[in-house]
Amino acid sequence: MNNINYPSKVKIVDVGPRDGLQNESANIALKDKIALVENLANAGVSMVETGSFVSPKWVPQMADSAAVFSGISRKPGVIYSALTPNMQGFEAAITAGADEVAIFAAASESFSQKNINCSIEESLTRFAPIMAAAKSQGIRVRGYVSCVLGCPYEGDISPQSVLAVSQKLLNMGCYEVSLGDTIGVGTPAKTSALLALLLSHLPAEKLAVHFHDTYGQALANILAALQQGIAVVDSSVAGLGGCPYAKGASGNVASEDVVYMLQGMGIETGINLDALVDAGFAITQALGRENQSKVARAMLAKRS
Ligand SMILES: CC(C)(COP(=O)([O-])OP(=O)([O-])OC[C@H]1O[C@@H](n2cnc3c(N)ncnc32)[C@H](O)[C@@H]1OP(=O)([O-])[O-])[C@@H](O)C(=O)NCCC(=O)NCCSC(=O)C[C@@](C)(O)CC(=O)[O-]
Repeated sequence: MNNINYPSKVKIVDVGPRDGLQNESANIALKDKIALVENLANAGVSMVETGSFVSPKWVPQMADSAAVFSGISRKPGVIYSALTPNMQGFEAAITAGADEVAIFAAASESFSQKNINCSIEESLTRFAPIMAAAKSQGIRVRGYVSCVLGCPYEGDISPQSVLAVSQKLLNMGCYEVSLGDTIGVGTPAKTSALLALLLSHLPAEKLAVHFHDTYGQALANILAALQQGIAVVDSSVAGLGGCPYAKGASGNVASEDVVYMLQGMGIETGINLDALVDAGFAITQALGRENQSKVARAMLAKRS
């Protein structure tokens, strides 16, 4: 692949059970949520974002996250993580058995208000006790920054604001910051420009990318990120999802599509693509949804 140094291994964080399912309005049976998490782990996904401990009034679909955590059979070595917006969420997540938590901030003031009902600065203040409690309990904390390439309310977002929030999250003790293109408006050129700025201040090992595929740019953006040494990619099996506070945002990039691309580039993920396709098939059947992964659709068509 010319002279570009791609990472030899990429870690996939499957956020389907959380980011994927949080936007579904219909009731999803607990057993289907549990099966999704277990199927992903059995397919070789080493980190599964299993649920979130947020206000059930804000995101009703995640209200049974504790039951999901207690219902799953755990696979050794797999990290089952949870999203937590405040101490109440952190305590509930740890009680439920989350291995890791994620705090989530935004690079857009308007999105922060709509998503978590406070300013960016207030959200960081709210996260401080989580960081302290996590440290004392030996729990790793991941950070998210939403709207890194555009905001549904403000449009363009300055890369400097993304840098500022990312630096603050890392300085607070997050081991990694996942950069969310919440509404999927980014292009490879914008992705490369953002990463060039971030990487002039932060090591690639501290960054992950999290693309939604609303405009069909996600795989191209991931390639651009790999070219800059990013080796952690968030994705959602079957391309499930959307964000309740980002109207029109489609799902995350499909995990199957990412794994297929990485396999084709000789990059290791530890994931069995056939088993991943099975996991996506099972949840889309349960939801009565079309599978958003082109790779899954092609492989399923070939099988039949
Ligand atoms: C942050 C709050 C709670 C503030 O919401 P608030 O209304 O300002 O909070 P509050 O402290 O005033 O509490 C209001 C009520 O919520 C309860 N409450 C308070 N906290 C919790 C909790 N942790 N768990 C359960 N219940 C909770 C609390 O007990 C109270 O209950 P009441 O007295 O009215 O019965 C709310 O705005 C919220 O839950 N927001 C979450 C929104 C969310 O989950 N969004 C989707 C995830 S972000 C995302 O998808 C983007 C990402 C990460 O994927 C990356 C990307 O793509 O960009």
